Amino acid sequence: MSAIVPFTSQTPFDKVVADIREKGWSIIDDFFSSEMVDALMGDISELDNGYMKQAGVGRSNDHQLALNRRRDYIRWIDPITPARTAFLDAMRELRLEFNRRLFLGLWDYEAHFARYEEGAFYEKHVDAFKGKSNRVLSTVLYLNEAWVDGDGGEFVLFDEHDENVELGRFFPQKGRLAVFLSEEFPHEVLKAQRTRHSIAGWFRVNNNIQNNLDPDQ
Ligand SMILES: O=C(O)CCC(=O)C(=O)O
Ligand SMILES: [Fe+2]
Repeated sequence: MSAIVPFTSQTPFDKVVADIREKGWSIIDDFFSSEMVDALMGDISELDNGYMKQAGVGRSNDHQLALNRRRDYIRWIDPITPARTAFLDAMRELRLEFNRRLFLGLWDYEAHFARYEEGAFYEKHVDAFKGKSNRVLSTVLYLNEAWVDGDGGEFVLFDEHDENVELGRFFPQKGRLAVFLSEEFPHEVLKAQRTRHSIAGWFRVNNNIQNNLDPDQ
């Protein structure tokens, strides 16, 4: 089987880098090849909820199930299928591009599939607290065919200086990529009215304290 090619000749690296430099967030359609996005959708469709876990809030020892705050099922991504391998390779290339052009010093990338069943949501939050996390840049790749008004599940991004000001509301449309600074931008997922699939991920720096590598997840 030949490997899945993640990018196309049109992949707008310049745009995502310029957006992050100029405003700290970016929403781009068709960043990846549709071959890879379709294959990722195939992968997540085959995962049943019993094989995923209910997502929680907080990391490691203060990790809690918080069903009043979020209701998605997640599965961390390892390079165990052609699609997942292509995706992680692509995010490595994107990471190196950010490092080369914005000197972000990003060290690695972690990502999980997420499934929001009908009625699921994720209330307003930031992905990282200043000085408390090694997450620098958040990414979300959406995988849903033909999302329309009334399907709910919009991704809502808020102003970094005023969390009551909406910057935009976006359908979780197949092939759409959101990228934003993890500490700066509050965001939420409105209640989905149908099953909603995505891949959420984080580029991280290495906060290596006393030779202990930051635990992942
Ligand atoms: O799926 C989305 O639109 C955002 C998900 C999110 O905010 C997260 O997993 O931290
Ligand atoms: Fe988030």
